[in-house]
Amino acid sequence: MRILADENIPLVDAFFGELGEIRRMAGRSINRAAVAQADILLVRSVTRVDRELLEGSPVHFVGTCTIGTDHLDLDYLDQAGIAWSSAPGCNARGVVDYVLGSLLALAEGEGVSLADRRYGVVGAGEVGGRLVEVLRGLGWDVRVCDPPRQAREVGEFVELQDIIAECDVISLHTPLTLHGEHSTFHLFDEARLQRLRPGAWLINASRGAVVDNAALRRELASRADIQAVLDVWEGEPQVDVALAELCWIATPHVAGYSLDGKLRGTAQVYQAFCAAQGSKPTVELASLMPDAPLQGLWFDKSAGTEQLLATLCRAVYDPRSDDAAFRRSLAGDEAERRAGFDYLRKQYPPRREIDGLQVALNGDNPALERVIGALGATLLKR
Ligand SMILES: NC(=O)c1ccc[n+]([C@@H]2O[C@H](COP(=O)([O-])OP(=O)(O)OC[C@H]3O[C@@H](n4cnc5c(N)ncnc54)[C@H](O)[C@@H]3O)[C@@H](O)[C@H]2O)c1
Ligand SMILES: O=C(O)[C@H](O)[C@H](O)COP(=O)(O)O
Repeated sequence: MRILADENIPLVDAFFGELGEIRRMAGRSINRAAVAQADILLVRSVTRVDRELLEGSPVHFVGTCTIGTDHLDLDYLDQAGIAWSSAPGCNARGVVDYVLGSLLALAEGEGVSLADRRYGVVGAGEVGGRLVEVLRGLGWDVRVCDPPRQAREVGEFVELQDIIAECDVISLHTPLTLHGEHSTFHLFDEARLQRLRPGAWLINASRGAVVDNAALRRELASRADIQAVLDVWEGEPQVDVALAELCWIATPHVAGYSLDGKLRGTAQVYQAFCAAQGSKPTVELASLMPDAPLQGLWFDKSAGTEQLLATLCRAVYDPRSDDAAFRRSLAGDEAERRAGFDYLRKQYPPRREIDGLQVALNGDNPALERVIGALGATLLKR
């Protein structure tokens, strides 16, 4: 079998090596000539996979080692009888860690307490659902808007207009969809952006076009009280530089770039491929994960909860370093900026996930234990 893979997918050899010959390419360069020589296509989010790319090729399985599927024309794949898989939830924890790090940075900069803010999570699937769990675990006030779930489940959902009217922090975690009753293209358009509460923070780590970028730029330029955190951009790898400069945190689509998340992504696609073939998986992710435990941390029981929260989150990840690198990359011309966007993602340093931390407390303190539990870290008893 001939396997064509985006060069930024880790562990392709380990999982797919026994199945055939592997050819790697930059995801943005994958073209008709390349897929004409492939049976299996493994991509990330930067490769548009549709009829134009695949028609007439021998490709019979497409795997995207990502959560998002908006770069795949799923109708075409289904209609053409091409099996496909994504990697649901693989890097959801990385995005949660990104949001936590961004909140900490905003709170520090604005001099506010995170516990005093009201949170609105828009889209409560793999990412948003985990985020809601963590934020509520911390004891914070969280509202959830997810009309598709609301239509099929009993639960405490609120309307988008209420999120906008009532929440101080809004975090977006919907897929990018262009059609249908719940389409999310420009879900946050000019009218909705103009209704953000005084002092509101808007975080988008879903897909760029869920927010009207030009409208957000205008809003940020005209209102000093609102703040934005953007990991995703309309038209990536092209970025609206003026918008990026107005953001509190701006990053090149790396929110979900935890090492664990990337490795899980490849493993999930491998398992889906085996299932599609009717074969038994022979490679296990556990045998390929780094076996060193994440660092252990020790706290005195008199520590403050916000201090503990910040120290634990930042021990693993602080998005301000990605923000700084991204801002430096924006200094060049258009071609340099596009190259910089891809370079920062390609060279991304290994980053683990907060729930892998082990934390020891010197004595009992239920409030601190609650923070450790909410983050999913392991509390080591003395
Ligand atoms: N920045 C990153 O690195 C990164 C990493 C992972 C995922 N993502 C993106 O994050 C988003 C969420 O991923 P996920 O795995 O949680 O997806 P998911 O499909 O598990 O969940 C999405 C949720 O959004 C809800 N939804 C759909 N339309 C909605 C609407 N109009 N309003 C409110 N809710 C709506 C769905 O019902 C679902 O519950 C996707 O766009 C994905 O591509 C980004
Ligand atoms: O959809 C996802 O899983 C994320 O957006 C993921 O981080 C995208 O990574 P990329 O494919 O752009 O490398």
